[in-house]
Amino acid sequence: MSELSSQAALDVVTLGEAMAMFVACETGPLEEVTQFTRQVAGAELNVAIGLSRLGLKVGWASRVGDDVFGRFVLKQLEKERINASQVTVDDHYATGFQLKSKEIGGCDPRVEYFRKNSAASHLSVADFNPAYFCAARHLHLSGVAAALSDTSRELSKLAAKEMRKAGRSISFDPNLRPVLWGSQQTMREEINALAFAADWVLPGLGEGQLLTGKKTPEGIADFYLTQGVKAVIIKTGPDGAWYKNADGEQAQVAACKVDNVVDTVGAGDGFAVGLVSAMLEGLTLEQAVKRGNKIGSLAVQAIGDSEGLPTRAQLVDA
Ligand SMILES: O=C(O)C(=O)C[C@H](O)[C@H](O)CO
Repeated sequence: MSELSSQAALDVVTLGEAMAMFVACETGPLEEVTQFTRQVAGAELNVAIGLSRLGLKVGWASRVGDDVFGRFVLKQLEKERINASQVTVDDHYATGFQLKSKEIGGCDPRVEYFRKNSAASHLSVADFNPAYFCAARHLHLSGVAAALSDTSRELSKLAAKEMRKAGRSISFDPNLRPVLWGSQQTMREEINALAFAADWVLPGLGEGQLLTGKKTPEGIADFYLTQGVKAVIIKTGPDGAWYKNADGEQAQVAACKVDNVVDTVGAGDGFAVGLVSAMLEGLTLEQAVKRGNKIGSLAVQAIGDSEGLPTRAQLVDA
């Protein structure tokens, strides 16, 4: 089989950085914690894992180091049945890692990154294989890959441009990581440029306010819709999500009630999994937002950034 035909079955491609993540087993300052469990982290990879668990065929493009963390990430890809043919093992730079605190009562965990100059931060347009990407139905991007480095951002831009030219749909989650950007103004300009190239933009309310300077969900949505985006879905935390599309249809979709939030990280990635999977199945935007809320609510009930993401059977039963 040619390379193109062997890739033609992919539903979704995404790209970004994966890190080994050490999650504290006890509460308290990270410098005092003695026991950690190792998991995998990375916003775009979390989305790839969630979509794959729902039965979609997913490819994830990246670079990992030729080291234990890189081999750990590759094993996770295999376990999650994610196509890794566009993952380069880089023998110059290391795989990044992070530590995450354990919190109780639904507070956001503290995270410390060790990812500067990581293998993934050396992603560049040289990692773009047009046959691989454009054979997929959909591209999912997040602002994390854009924050890693100028060259990784160029790759995101090129992927968006080429997928658009090929008539594929694109989702974009701004996923702001201010600590990875040189300045807030650059972050705003670069993230908005990527958002304008997408069909479905999925900011959190605070992110949307920062990126657009608008206060209300409608103001934020209009900022992107006037640039040709087809739908803007704004995550409003415990209230769920609010959406507006290019036809002017808009609604608030209530959140799913969660009694015990154990780890808030990964909720947005879970939301993206629900939204993107449902849209690709041809469900309505309202149904897609409902599924986004559902999977976001499952994500926060498990420790780890992707551990709570359901299989298709678990989603039906949830
Ligand atoms: O990708 C990152 O920047 C991370 O912090 C890893 C996490 O898995 C991710 O943020 C969750 O969205």
